[in-house]
Amino acid sequence: MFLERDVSHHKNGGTIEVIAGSMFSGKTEELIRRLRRAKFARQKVEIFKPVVDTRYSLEEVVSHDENSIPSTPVENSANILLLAGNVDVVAIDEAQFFDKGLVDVCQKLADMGIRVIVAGLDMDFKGKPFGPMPELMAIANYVSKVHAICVGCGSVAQFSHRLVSNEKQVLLGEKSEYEPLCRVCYNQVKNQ
Ligand SMILES: Nc1ncnc2c1ncn2[C@@H]1O[C@H](COP(=O)(O)OP(=O)(O)O)[C@@H](O)[C@H]1O
Ligand SMILES: Cc1cn([C@H]2C[C@H](O)[C@@H](COP(=O)(O)O)O2)c(=O)[nH]c1=O
Ligand SMILES: [Zn+2]
Repeated sequence: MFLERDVSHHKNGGTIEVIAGSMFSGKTEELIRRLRRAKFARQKVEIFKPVVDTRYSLEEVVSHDENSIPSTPVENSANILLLAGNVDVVAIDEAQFFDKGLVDVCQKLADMGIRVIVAGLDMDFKGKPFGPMPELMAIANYVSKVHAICVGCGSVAQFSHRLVSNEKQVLLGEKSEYEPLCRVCYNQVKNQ
């Protein structure tokens, strides 16, 4: 389990943490867990998500188990810099839907001494890197890769298999549109 920064960090130093994985892997729950702990530590927290993510709620980050935390929906990454004034922690959910400018935004926030926590899908339904996630993982201080359980065989899943016929990279959805699969089960359904 991820534990907060240790004493070796510079007291004014910002950090970038990335939580990456497939759908249903617990990214949002882990993000909410870290934010609740930051609030216990009396840290000022701001949470952002892309406006395109209208799946459960317009103004909340919501997990598949319906845990939720208030958030600000933003059109693009530049708006995060404008809105993140005087905070200790900036959190960003569904980071895969943001533009590539999110990488610079996170660097700037960390340079300002802010703890930045980013959660998102590392791969799309084709198994290809998704949006700014690969670069964010490269520049992060800490990367946590989380996993779902494969609905095919019960082992650890890292792929989000799309169950409906649609080739667009962005297609909001839930259990009727996607299922988490391990590499073996994913390759099996792809080769059918
Ligand atoms: N196949 C699965 N593997 C793991 N968790 C699942 C699965 N299907 C449903 N869940 C539920 O999804 C929750 C994780 O939801 P969430 O944090 O929103 O994930 P993510 O943000 O990664 O999509 C789990 O705690 C579990 O209750
Ligand atoms: C794989 C994949 C997913 N999406 C969408 C589907 C959901 O609305 C979100 C992921 O949400 P989660 O919190 O990680 O469960 O992304 C997509 O648009 N394209 C894809 O390839
Ligand atoms: Zn499997």
